[in-house]
Amino acid sequence: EDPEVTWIDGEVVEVNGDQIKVLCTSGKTVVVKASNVYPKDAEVPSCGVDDMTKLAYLHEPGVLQNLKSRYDMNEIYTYTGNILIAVNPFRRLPHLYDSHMMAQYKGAAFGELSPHPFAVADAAYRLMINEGISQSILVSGESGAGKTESTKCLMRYLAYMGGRAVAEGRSVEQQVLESNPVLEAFGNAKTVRNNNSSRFGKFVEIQFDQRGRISGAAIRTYLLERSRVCQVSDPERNYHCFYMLCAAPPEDIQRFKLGNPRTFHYLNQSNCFELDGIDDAKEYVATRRAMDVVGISSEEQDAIFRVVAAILHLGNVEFAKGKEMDSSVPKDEKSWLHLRIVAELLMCDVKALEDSLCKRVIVTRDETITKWLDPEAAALSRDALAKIVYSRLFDWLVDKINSSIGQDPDSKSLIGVLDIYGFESFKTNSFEQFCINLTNEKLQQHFNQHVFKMEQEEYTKEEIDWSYIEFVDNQDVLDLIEKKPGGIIALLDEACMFPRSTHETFAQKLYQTFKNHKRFTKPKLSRSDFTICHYAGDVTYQTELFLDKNKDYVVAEHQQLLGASKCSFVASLFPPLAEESSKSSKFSSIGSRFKQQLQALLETLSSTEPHYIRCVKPNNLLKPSIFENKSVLQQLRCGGVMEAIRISCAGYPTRKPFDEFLDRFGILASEVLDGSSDEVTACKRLLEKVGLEGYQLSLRQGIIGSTLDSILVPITGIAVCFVGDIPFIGKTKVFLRAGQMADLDGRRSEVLGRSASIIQRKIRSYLGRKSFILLRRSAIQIQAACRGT
Ligand SMILES: Nc1ncnc2c1ncn2[C@@H]1O[C@H](COP(=O)(O)OP(=O)(O)OP(=O)(O)O)[C@@H](O)[C@H]1O
Repeated sequence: EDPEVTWIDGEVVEVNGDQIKVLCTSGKTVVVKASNVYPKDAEVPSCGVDDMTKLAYLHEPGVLQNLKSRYDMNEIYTYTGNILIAVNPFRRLPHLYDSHMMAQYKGAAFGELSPHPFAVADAAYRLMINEGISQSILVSGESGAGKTESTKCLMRYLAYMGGRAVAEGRSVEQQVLESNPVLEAFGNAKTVRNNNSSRFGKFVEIQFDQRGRISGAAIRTYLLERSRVCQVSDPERNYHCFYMLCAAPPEDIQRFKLGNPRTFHYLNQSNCFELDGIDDAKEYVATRRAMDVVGISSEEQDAIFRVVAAILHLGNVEFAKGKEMDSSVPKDEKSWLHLRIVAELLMCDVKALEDSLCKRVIVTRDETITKWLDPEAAALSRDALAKIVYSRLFDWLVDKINSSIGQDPDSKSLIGVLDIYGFESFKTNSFEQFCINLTNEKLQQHFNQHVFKMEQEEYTKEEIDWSYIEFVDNQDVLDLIEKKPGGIIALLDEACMFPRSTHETFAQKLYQTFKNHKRFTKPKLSRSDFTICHYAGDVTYQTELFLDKNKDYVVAEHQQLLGASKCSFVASLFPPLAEESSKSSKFSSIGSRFKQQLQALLETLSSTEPHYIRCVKPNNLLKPSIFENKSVLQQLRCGGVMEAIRISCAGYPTRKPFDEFLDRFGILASEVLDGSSDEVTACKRLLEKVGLEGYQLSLRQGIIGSTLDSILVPITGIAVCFVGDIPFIGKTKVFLRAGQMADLDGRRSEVLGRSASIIQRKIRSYLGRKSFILLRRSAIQIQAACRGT
């Protein structure tokens, strides 16, 4: 530990509270306090800087310290170039989001005002209007980091910019905003990471007319977590809508034969029923009101809640052994009662419902065989029915919102906002984490390509060669997962199609196929787990439920039962299958469908100009004022912020406009800077003097063949230069390699130190002389006075 270290240039290898271990570029490892990482005289104010690319020291400790000092002062937003980093305050900061703030950001140049989601939305809106290019804003971060809150803030700003006064009826922007509470009621739940966690991904596409007014919108959702409907673990909750419905006004409670949430199996597996500060009865009313706004009629609302109630009752149907071998029947009178209520609510036949839960019909070429399910299988069948009904209900809501908001076929420009789950790595990781991490790999590739392109643009603007910057591509992980044929998803689909496959045979196949793949490993002592080396770290997946979770078919009995419901709403959730898709050869899997959805999303994103918001969760206690370095750093790495910085560091991370550069370092070469030469010449002389020769290179002059540490040969023969540790002089700025700023600062401090001691010496001798003269004068006066007496 070295408390004296005031700056470090290197990579953080370990974080322990406020202590960080850094592997310095010199190869030395030091342990320091995070707050000790700045040079004492660097131009970093104690309140941090609002854009991290302005940091003199663009490395992990610097970034971390900067975010922390800002967070301590409730400055929760910070830029890294044009990426906005949002650190969750876990406390309401209403002044940040009021209409006065919106008015301030309207039309302000990006970077002029404090970092803010409004600034990102405004930049996107203006680019769309002025350049006619569609835009996207990608919001990411781990669960509870603040993605949904940031997304809502963006939406409000876009509604403010693109809204229009409507004399009567509902405006498109109002409908877009009100779709949030509806989707949250059915797609959000309390988890250990977030009390209001979205259990689905969302891409909202807002369409604008030629005058920049919102003219339509479309919402696409991804991968709703189905298993939560019938399985909740303490202290989490099921989807909010179940608890709201149990707190509905008495007439609804009676109609749906509901009661205390503690009496329902799908809710009482966890002991958490209430949420702090949330009144479910009020939420029920608010959700119904939001449903009115998005155009869901009151008959439809009744039907929706009837289905929600039916799911709760379905969960209370238990099974016991029947008379036949391995058969099952509803366990007791209570189970029968719930079964009858389900049939009544779903308006289907009780006997058909019982059969669909307890029997399977197998059709072979010659005959039709009815097979009983044992009580355990019947309970699984019941849960499968609950899950499919709920997921169809959720899809219906999304479709309904889309059709009632309406699309604008003439719209040429749109702004898409993506609110999607961040990288996940837990103790046990199943198929959901696998899909989520695939999403993040894809988005990471998109992000890298974009950041890389932006860097290139900055260099091109300054007429500097950039071709030596390498960047890590994750195409190999994507191939491992989604290549067709041969990738993990393709092998999983194959396994799902063979009746005799198990998760173990599937895992064996993976081990065999990828034994030499550098991104794939088989953990020691494991028979069915596998590890993928993702861009954000290694994740070990447990394959036990992969096959089940990947299968995407509706049990034929369930389809028949509900397709024949007398309630047109329920029947519409189960439309008759198209001829070809009912054939068993047409296999559909969640993994492949999700892969296609992602492909379509990436295609949309590629046709837009992206903007990024990286949300960061400062602590896992969900409390204000606590900033846990280790976890924040991990999130910055996973969110690609460190990668963006790395890409930047691979080139010339420190950029100083000529005048600033000369002001700061002129002292190192005062004898060669006479003030008569122009800034470029002065910078060049300064660099030559300190032994870091800088060359002005022009791309337009045509540089051929340039790789790291190679000689560049411009066609014109004007400049021959060594790329390596040489700084570049651009058109307006000096570009320094990683560490060179620190080197120059060190020399500057030395010169300042030397100058200081010279000044001190001179002052001391001046003061000494002065006091000697004074003393002598006093002595003479005393002597004269003495003589006079
Ligand atoms: N800007 C903010 N101001 C105040 N509180 C916030 C802000 N952002 C987030 N929060 C708080 O953090 C909680 C979690 O945020 P949010 O639901 O947006 O996270 P998320 O990233 O969308 O999580 P998930 O992936 O689980 O849905 C919010 O319910 C809110 O209490």
